[in-house]
Amino acid sequence: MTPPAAPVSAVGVVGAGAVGQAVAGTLVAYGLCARLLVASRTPGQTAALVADLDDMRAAVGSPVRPAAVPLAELVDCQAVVVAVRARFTNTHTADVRMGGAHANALVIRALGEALRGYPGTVLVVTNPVDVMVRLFADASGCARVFGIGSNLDSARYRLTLARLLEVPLTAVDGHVIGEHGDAAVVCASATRVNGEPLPVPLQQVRDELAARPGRINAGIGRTRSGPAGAVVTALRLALGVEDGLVELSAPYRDGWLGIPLRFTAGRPLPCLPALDEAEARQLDAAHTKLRAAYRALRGTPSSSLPTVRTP
Ligand SMILES: NC(=O)c1ccc[n+]([C@@H]2O[C@H](COP(=O)([O-])OP(=O)(O)OC[C@H]3O[C@@H](n4cnc5c(N)ncnc54)[C@H](O)[C@@H]3O)[C@@H](O)[C@H]2O)c1
Repeated sequence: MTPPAAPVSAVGVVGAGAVGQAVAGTLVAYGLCARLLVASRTPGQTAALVADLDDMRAAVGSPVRPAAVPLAELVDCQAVVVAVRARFTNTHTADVRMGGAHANALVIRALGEALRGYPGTVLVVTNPVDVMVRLFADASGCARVFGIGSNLDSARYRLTLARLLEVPLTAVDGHVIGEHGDAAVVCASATRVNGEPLPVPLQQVRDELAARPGRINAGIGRTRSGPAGAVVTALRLALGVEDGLVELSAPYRDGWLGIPLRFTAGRPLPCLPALDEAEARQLDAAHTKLRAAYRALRGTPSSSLPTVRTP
C-alpha cells in the first residue's frame, strides 16, 4: 500500500535521547514529514534510533523516511527540534529545571552558532527552556524560534482540572503561561469549563503540576511522551499544517515568556488571556526571574563552548 503523502518535506531533530526519541517516533507515527533527519552527539545512538524508526516506518506504513545526518544538513529542513541535554548532575531540589542552566547554555549557544542564519522554524525543548530559547535565538539569529513547555503545562492543567471536576478533557479551556518551571502562571480567572467560568481548585492544581514531572521521572526515568506530543502539536501549527492556538515561549515585552500564540497559516499572533491582579503580578515575577537568569548566562565566553559532534 502506498503511504499517504506527508504535509511537510523535512523535519530535523537534534538530540537522540529520551525526548528526541519520543519526538522522532511520534513524527513517524503521525506521518508529518517526508524526511526526518536526526543529528546527535553519539553516532552509535543516532544510528540505532534511525534503525528503530525505520522499523516503525515499515510496520505502520508511514511516509516518513528517517536518516542520521551531520548537523549542517539540517539547514534543508522546514523545522528543527532542539532536544539536547549536556552531561551534568542536577543538584537542585527546587527550581529543578534551572539546575541545567549553565551546562545546557554552552551546548545551546554552540548549536545556535552552528545553525546561524537557518531560515526555518526552530523549536527548543532543552531546559530551562524559556532561557535556552532566547540564548538560541541570540546565537543563531534565526527569526522563528519558539520554546516548548507552557503548552505541556497547559495540557497537564486541562487534564488535571478535567479529572478533579469529573468532566471530559474537551470541556476545559485554560492556559498555563509564564515560565515552564516554578514561576508558571495558572490563568485560573480566564479558565472556562463548558464555556462557563468557575472557581478553580488552585492549590490542588498547583500541587499536581509540581509533582507530576517528578512522578513520571521516578517511574520511567524521563518525561518523553508528553513533551513529544507538545512538540508535534506546535510543529503542526508553526508549519501551517493547521491553524490554532498553542502556548509557546516567545518574545514578550523585553523578555521571553510562555504565552498563547494564535497561528494562522504558520504566522503567530500573541493573545494573552485576561489576567486578574494576582495572575498579572505572577507574570511580572516570571518575567523578572527569566530576564535575570538570561542576563546571568548570556555573558558565557564563546571560548568555553563545547564542540558539537555529529555523525
Ligand atoms: N520543555 C519541555 O517541556 C521539556 C520536557 C521534557 C524534557 N525537557 C528537556 O529536554 C532536554 C532533553 O531531555 P532528554 O531526556 O531527551 O535528555 P537525554 O539526556 O536523554 O538526551 C540528550 C541528548 O542530547 C544529545 N546531546 C548532548 N549534547 C549534544 C550536542 N552538543 N550536540 C548534539 N547532541 C547532543 C545527547 O547525545 C543525547 O542524545 C533536557 O534539557 C530536558 O530537561 C524539556
